[in-house]
Amino acid sequence: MEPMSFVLFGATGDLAKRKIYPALFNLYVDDKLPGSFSIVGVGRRAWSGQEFVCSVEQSIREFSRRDAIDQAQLERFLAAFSYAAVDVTKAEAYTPLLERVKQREDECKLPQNRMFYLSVAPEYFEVIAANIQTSGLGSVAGWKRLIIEKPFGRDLQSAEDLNEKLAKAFSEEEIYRIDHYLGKAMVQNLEALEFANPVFAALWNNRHIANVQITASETVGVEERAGFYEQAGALRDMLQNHMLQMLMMVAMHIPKRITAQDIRAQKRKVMEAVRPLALEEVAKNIVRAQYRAGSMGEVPVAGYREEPGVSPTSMTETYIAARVWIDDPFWSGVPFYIRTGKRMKEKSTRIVIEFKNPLEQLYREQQEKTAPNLLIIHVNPQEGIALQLNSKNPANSGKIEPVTVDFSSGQKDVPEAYERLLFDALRGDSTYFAHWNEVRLSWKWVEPILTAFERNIVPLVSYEAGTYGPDAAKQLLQAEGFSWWLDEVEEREPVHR
Ligand SMILES: NC(=O)C1=CN([C@@H]2O[C@H](COP(=O)(O)OP(=O)(O)OC[C@H]3O[C@@H](n4cnc5c(N)ncnc54)[C@H](OP(=O)(O)O)[C@@H]3O)[C@@H](O)[C@H]2O)C=CC1
Ligand SMILES: O=C1O[C@H](COP(=O)(O)O)[C@@H](O)[C@H](O)[C@H]1O
Repeated sequence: MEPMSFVLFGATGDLAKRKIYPALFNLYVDDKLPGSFSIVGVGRRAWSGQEFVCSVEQSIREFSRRDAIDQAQLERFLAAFSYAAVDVTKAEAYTPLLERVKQREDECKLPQNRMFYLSVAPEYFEVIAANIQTSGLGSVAGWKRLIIEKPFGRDLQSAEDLNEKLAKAFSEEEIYRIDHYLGKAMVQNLEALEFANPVFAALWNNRHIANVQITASETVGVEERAGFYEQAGALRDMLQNHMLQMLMMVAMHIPKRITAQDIRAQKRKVMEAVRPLALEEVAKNIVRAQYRAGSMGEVPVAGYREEPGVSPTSMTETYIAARVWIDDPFWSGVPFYIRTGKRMKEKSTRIVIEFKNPLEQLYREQQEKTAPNLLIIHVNPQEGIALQLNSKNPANSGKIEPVTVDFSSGQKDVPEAYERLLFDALRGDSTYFAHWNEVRLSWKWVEPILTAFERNIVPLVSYEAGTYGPDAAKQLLQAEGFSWWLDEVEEREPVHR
C-alpha cells in the first residue's frame, strides 16, 4: 500500500470517535496501513494538537475491538496525528490547512497521495469538495480520493446536484461513497456465496426461488437523533441506501470477472430492472408505519411522538416494508420483500431466500408436510449462514420435519465494517462503495414513495414498540401466499438441529 496523507474533516465528531479512529488503529495493528502515513484531523473547535491526540487515544481505548492495547504501539500510531482548526466554509482557511498537510508530507517523506474523508454534516459536502479543489489541496502529484459519508442527497434532485458539484473536484473513480452495510462481512460474503458455490449459483433464479426477504430490524428508537430522523424517516435513513444495496447484492448475476467494475455493472443492471412504482401503486406495495408506546422486554418505552425532539403530530415513518419486483429473465415473478424498523422486537439484519417446494404435493399424498428449503444469511448481530432442509426425525416416528444446518463461524475479533471499507479505499478498491449509478437509480425508484408519503397517499399505520411491526406488513406477503420467516420463531413448528 502506498504511503499517503489522510485528511479527516469532522475529526472531533461522533463518527470519527466511535468508528474511524478505532478502525484506523485496528488496521495499523494488523499491519494494513502503509509503512508511513500522516493523519490530519480537521475540526472547528480551537483544540491544540495535544488535546486532539488525547481525544483520539481516548476513543481508541473506549471503542476499539481489541481486548488489550499495546501502549508503545498506540503511541507510535498516535505520532502520525496532527490537528488543524478550520472553518470549512471559509475558503481562506484552506491555505494553512494545505501548508499543514504539506509540512507533514515533508516530515514523513510522503508522496502526494491524499485521502480526504468527509465525516461532517451533509450541508458541508459541497463546500469542502470545492475548497479542496480551489485551495490546491486536491492538486497532487500522486493520487487523491474522497470518502463521503451518508446521506448522499435527500431526493433524486439533491443527489444529482451534489454529485455534479463533487464531480468538479473528483472523478467518479476517486469518489468512495460509504454505505456501511456494504462493509458488513456477510453482505460482502453474498458474492462468494452466490458465485463460488455451484450448488447455489445453479439455484439463484426464478425457477427455484419463491421469494426473498430482507430484514433490518432494530430495537433502538430514535435516541438523540430526532432532529435528523424527523427529516429522514426509515425511507431515507435505511431503505434508499442500505436495504436497496443489500437487494442489489442478492439479486446481481455472475459477472464475467470478479472486479469492482463488473460487480458494480451487475448491481446497476439489477436496479435498472427493478419495476418502477407508479404513484397510485405505492400504497399497494409499501407499508409505512410509526411505533407507538410499548415495551422492550419488560421495560416500558415511549411512542415515537413522545420522544424528545419529535413533533406530537409527526408523520415520520419509523418502519417501512416494500414489495419489489425485478423485471429481468432471472427474477421475473419472484417478489423481494424488504423491511426495516426501529423499536422492533429484536435486532436482526438477515436475508432469507425461500426456495420453491415442488415436491410438497408428493409428500402431502403420504400425509407428510414438508417445509420449503430456506437459505438464511444472518448479517447482524450474529453472522452466519443457515440452511433449512427437510429430514426424517427418528425421535418422532420418522416424520419429516425441518432441520437447520448452521454454518455460523462464531469467529471473534474480526474486522468491523469501517475497517474493511477504509482498508479497501486506501488500496483503491471501490467494489464495496456505492457507485453514483446505484445511488441515482435508488433515488429514482424511491421518488414516487417520497411523493406518496408527502401527499399522505399511503396511510401511516402504527405498531407497538417491541413487536415485529404492523400487521399490514404481514398482509403484504400474504397477497402472494407467503409470510415473514423467523418472526415469532417460538410460535412456529419445532425445528430440530
Ligand atoms: N455518528 C454516526 O454514527 C454516523 C454518522 N454518519 C454521518 O457522518 C457524518 C458525521 O456525523 P457525526 O460525526 O455524527 O457528526 P458530529 O455532529 O458529531 O460531528 C460533526 C463534525 O463536523 C465538524 N464541523 C461542523 N461544522 C464545521 C465547520 N463549519 N468547520 C469545520 N468543522 C465543522 C465538527 O467540528 P466541531 O465539533 O469542532 O464543531 C465535528 O467534528 C454525517 O454526515 C453523518 O450523517 C453516518 C453514519 C453514522
Ligand atoms: O445508517 C444507519 O444505520 C443504523 C443501523 O446500523 P447497524 O449497523 O446497527 O445495523 C441505524 O440505526 C441508523 O438509524 C442509520 O442512520
